[in-house]
Amino acid sequence: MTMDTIIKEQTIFDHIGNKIKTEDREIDIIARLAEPLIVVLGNVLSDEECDELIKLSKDRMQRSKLGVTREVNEIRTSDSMFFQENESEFITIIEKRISSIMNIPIEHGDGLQILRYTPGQQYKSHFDYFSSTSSAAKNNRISTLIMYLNDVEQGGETFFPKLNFSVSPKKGMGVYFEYFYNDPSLNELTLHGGAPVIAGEKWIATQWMRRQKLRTPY
Ligand SMILES: O=C(O)CCC(=O)C(=O)O
Ligand SMILES: [Fe+2]
Repeated sequence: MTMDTIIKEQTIFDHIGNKIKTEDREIDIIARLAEPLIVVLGNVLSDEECDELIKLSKDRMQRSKLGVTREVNEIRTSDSMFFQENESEFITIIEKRISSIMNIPIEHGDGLQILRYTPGQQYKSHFDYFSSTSSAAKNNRISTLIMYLNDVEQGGETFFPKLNFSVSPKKGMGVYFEYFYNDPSLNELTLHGGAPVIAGEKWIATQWMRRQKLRTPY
């Protein structure tokens, strides 16, 4: 091996080619950035599934609270709610699909979160993993899948400021990224946020995965 040999770090996401075949759906791999791995996905959810997720969460939305202290904070101005794990057959179907895409058992997941942004609302740049000083870092997050539940008239991109990269929301599509690298500088490149919505509403579902299980299997 020469000094300038570049060895890519192992990734959690192991899908090759342009499709992910899950038990009940074929997901399209539309674009990927290699390191840190960011994958843009199409056909993650059907229009009907997007509508159903919005409908089920609509009456349960609360002003978003952040992190372990659950404080209302200006960093994230959206409204949000969590589904209980295995809350319904419908949620279980979605969770199984997410687990296949993310290549992690669903027991490692925080409950599926729904976020709603109205014009002016945003989620400023942040990391999805907890800082090493936080007690939650003992079983830290390692990967994220964001799914877009509607088309946003204007604004609301998911942006990665250190990579000069952004993804525009499109109903049924998603963006996956992971931050389980040995090299901390790679994890730090996954800094990201939700740009302010300019017109219309933005609805997303986010799944975060942890290094270890958080719950017992169904
Ligand atoms: O709204 C977005 O596009 C980003 C959401 C996000 O960063 C998260 O849910 O962790
Ligand atoms: Fe995030």
